[in-house]
Amino acid sequence: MRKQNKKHRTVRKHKSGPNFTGQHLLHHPQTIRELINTIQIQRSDTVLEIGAGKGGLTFPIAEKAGRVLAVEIDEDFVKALRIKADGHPRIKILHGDIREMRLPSSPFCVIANIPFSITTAILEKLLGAEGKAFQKGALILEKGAARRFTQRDTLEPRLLMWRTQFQFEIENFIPRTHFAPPPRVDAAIVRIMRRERPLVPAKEGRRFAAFAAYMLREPRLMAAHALRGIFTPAQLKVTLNQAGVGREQAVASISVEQWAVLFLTMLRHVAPYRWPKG
Ligand SMILES: C[S@@+](CC[C@H](N)C(=O)[O-])C[C@H]1O[C@@H](n2cnc3c(N)ncnc32)[C@H](O)[C@@H]1O
Repeated sequence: MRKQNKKHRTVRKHKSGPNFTGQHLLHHPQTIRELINTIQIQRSDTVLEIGAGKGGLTFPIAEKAGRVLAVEIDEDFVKALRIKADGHPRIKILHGDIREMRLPSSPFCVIANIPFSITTAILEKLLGAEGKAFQKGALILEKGAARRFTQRDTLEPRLLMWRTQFQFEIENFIPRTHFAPPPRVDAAIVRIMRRERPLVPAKEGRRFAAFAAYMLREPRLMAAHALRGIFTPAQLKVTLNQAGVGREQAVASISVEQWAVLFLTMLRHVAPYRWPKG
């Protein structure tokens, strides 16, 4: 009997807790406009909205975009959205979990106030192999996550790999009071743009991440020391020079552009058996 009660409580808490799906609806018109204007949307664009909620962003996005694919997991929200968007020529409501849905295969943008609890899963999906057709996005992230994604120096090989393909920038910060109910922390609008020319070919992403992980195993190490196991002394001198990296520069402070030059030089001049393996 006690066990049953406990189970019942757990389920109720999960189902009825206000934010198990991060339902912090944006109710501040100026912020909604700012979010949408963060990326230039044309009538020719398809916009994926992740977590449409009650449609607070969906309809304003549809005023600019050619097509809005509004994904929502909550059945009640979906029912209400389908009624509101009934007959709308540019809005398609998709019921489901974004993590289990297939992303569009032709070019698309993302504008979304995402559920913070699955930020990593969403970004992995958009920025990884699945998101080949993802071009640009304006996403609301938790302030801390936004800072982590945009600060120049990072110790995360995967984030460095993403940065070889995309540029991340904070557009603005949003006080928590602009959401209902307010989340625990403030948020930020992050602009994500696919680079016209990736710094590293996308197909080399894994190899690049393995290289970065190897180098970042001791982030305070001097670059010349960290690279010793890969390059010969002669190669090292030329490579550091080409990348504009100082011999004594800490690995943690290497810029993404410098990372790319170091990596591409390794591919070109170093025998594959010396490349760090993932
Ligand atoms: C932060 S709210 C944003 C709602 C609305 N776009 C707004 O700004 O007012 C996040 C929305 O994502 C939905 N959601 C949560 N997890 C989801 C998932 N895995 N797939 C799709 N939608 C999800 C929630 O139900 C919620 O409506």
